Amino acid sequence: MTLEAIDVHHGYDGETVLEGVSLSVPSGEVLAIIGPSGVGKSTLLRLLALFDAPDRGEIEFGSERVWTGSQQRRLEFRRRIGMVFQEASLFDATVRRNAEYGLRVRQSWIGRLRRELSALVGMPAETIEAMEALETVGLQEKANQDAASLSGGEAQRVAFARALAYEPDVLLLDEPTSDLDPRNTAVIENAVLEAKKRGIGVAIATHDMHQAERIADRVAVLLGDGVIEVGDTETVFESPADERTRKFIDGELIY
Ligand SMILES: Nc1ncnc2c1ncn2[C@@H]1O[C@H](COP(=O)(O)OP(=O)(O)OP(=O)(O)O)[C@@H](O)[C@H]1O
Repeated sequence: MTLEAIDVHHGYDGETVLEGVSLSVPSGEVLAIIGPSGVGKSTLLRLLALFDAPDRGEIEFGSERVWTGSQQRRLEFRRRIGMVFQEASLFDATVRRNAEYGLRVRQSWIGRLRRELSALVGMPAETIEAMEALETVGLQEKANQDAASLSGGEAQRVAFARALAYEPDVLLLDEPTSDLDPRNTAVIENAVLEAKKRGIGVAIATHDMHQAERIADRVAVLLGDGVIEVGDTETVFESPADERTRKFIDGELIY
């Protein structure tokens, strides 16, 4: 199921941020969104997450227009999209409760399997799923701790686990490793690749070019003024079509 922005324009208080941006997040693929600070990466993710309607252009999910359909349909779409913000927002409960938050009852075979398993081990299916997701980010031992007592980086990992536990069709990540040390950055990167393997489409905004090179199948470069280059990772990094992309990647572009 592909999530897509088509010729999207968006801005705030009369100031244009995105000008004619088109890109897609197909299933089982990692798309990195890079570009200088303030160019609109978070804005684009918020539009893809269906939090805001674009001023102009379309957001489509599975080739269906999202904003011309019913509100009910939009809610259904939104439930299939997981988003992790730059600032992890956890609520005042245990780590496990945070990871469980929002888990839906699924009718898929895997959901049934989990429910059967949960009956066997005497644990709710949600708990099993939340624990699995916490394990993926290396925090299963902190499951019963208060979320408020976590470090910034741990909170970021719990927010990621929460989005993953939910098994969305699409995962949108806004700089999910900005507060993490190299070891935990690798944990999240591996979790992203695991999500991709499960067929989830992932879009990740990042300031870390090496991260984009390590995990992305495709890269979208936003440079403002409607400039966007989208291509497979190697092409964008090795022989970009736009001279400004090359300058940005080489650190020559001064903003
Ligand atoms: N809710 C808002 N109201 C007004 N202006 C906003 C709002 N959100 C973002 N902006 C402005 O839009 C521009 C793009 O912001 P955005 O956060 O999308 O950029 P970004 O590329 O994600 O930046 P960074 O890399 O620093 O996180 C910025 O100039 C920002 O100040």
